[in-house]
Amino acid sequence: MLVPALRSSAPRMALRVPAMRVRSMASMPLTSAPTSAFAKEPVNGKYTVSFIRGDGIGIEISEAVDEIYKAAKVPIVWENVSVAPFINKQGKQVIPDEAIESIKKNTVALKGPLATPIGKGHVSLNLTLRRTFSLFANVRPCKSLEGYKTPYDNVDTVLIRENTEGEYSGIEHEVIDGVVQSIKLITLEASERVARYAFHHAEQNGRNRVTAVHKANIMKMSDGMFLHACRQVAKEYPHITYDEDLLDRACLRIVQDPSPYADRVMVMPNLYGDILSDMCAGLIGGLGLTPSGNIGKDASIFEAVHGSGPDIAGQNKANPTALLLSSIMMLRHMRLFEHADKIEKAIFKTIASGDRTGDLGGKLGTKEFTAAVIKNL
Ligand SMILES: NC(=O)C1=CN([C@@H]2O[C@H](COP(=O)(O)OP(=O)(O)OC[C@H]3O[C@@H](n4cnc5c(N)ncnc54)[C@H](O)[C@@H]3O)[C@@H](O)[C@H]2O)C=CC1
Ligand SMILES: O=C(O)CCC(=O)C(=O)O
Ligand SMILES: [Mg+2]
Repeated sequence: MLVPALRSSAPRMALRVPAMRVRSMASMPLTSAPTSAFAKEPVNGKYTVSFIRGDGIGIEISEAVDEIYKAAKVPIVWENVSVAPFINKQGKQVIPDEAIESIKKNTVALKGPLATPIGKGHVSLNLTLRRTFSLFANVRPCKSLEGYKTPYDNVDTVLIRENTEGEYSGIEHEVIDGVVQSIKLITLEASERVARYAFHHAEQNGRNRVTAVHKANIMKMSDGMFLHACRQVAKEYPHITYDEDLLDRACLRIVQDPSPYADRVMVMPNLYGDILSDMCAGLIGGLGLTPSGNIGKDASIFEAVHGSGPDIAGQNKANPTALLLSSIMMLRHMRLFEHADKIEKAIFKTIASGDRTGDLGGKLGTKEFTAAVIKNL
């Protein structure tokens, strides 16, 4: 098939797109292992972790992490790095080498939210980081907080999102005036890698079911291949129940009653996980509460689910809990369990006591909430 007159990010020539020929799926090999780098050995008892403080509310919530970590005497030295993009000599948009080298060296990073211009401008730096370090699994847990009442008391979902391709591939062309094509790229390798990680995560965390969330009724080949990978990996985990659910139906079921989802891990292509994770956050009190980890084989980057909160940035209104809980996922990943438990307990105690930021109906600003957590350490 010939795609004529490609514009924008696509090369200015007609592209020959081969007729899609997928090998018999049943014969495709499955490879990669669910490993991920933990952290380098500490030097003089301290670990060095890269810290990208981010944009907008990123600055304020990163400061909260900084202060609470100092007060809790966490043995971490932050290596602050910027990922502000620039155009290199070849005219390509890149992020600074220092940031890449720092994360490569330390293997663990904490990241505040990074803003992405809408409709034009630079590509998402969040996406760039995930791709640069092959952070193939985005783990997004969402659990009701004791002491903070919402219409749902029993949310305990774990969502694992394929993190490097899918609808987030950013391959777009203007075919002719008024006709734009956006390509959802799904590979067996990435699907299988995230599927294996999902089963591994379920096994490690006492969850006895993996549910693949998809739209293979509509995207028969792409989501079909994703499901194929999940089904193949499921055979390696006979003690874990495997099932599948359509994305729209899963959304309906979760908002009607999230409690059945506490037994499982959901795994899905990129965009579905992006949307479903914000939806799950809404069940427990909003984006101020939900953490995530971008897991790779050679590095992992922990960040909140939320963005840069431009509507509240610089106003001492942001809830630092989501980034703090992301940092707690990071501490557990680094096997710093005692510090993780201590800080987590202090955060939950603070929220349960009624000392809360505005997003949870409280009166405290970011700084005052941070001070309250420190008091509860
Ligand atoms: N991983 C990342 O760095 C992400 C970056 N983004 C980027 O962030 C920018 C803003 O995106 P939005 O759609 O506005 O989403 P957003 O997540 O920044 O904000 C959505 C709503 O939630 C509120 N909110 C978010 N975090 C909060 C917190 N910690 N405490 C209290 N309220 C909080 C905001 O005030 C806003 O009303 C965009 O450029 C987007 O591309 C969005 C999501 C993730
Ligand atoms: O990269 C972005 O700007 C948005 C990313 C996002 O929404 C997410 O990772 O949940
Ligand atoms: Mg999102």
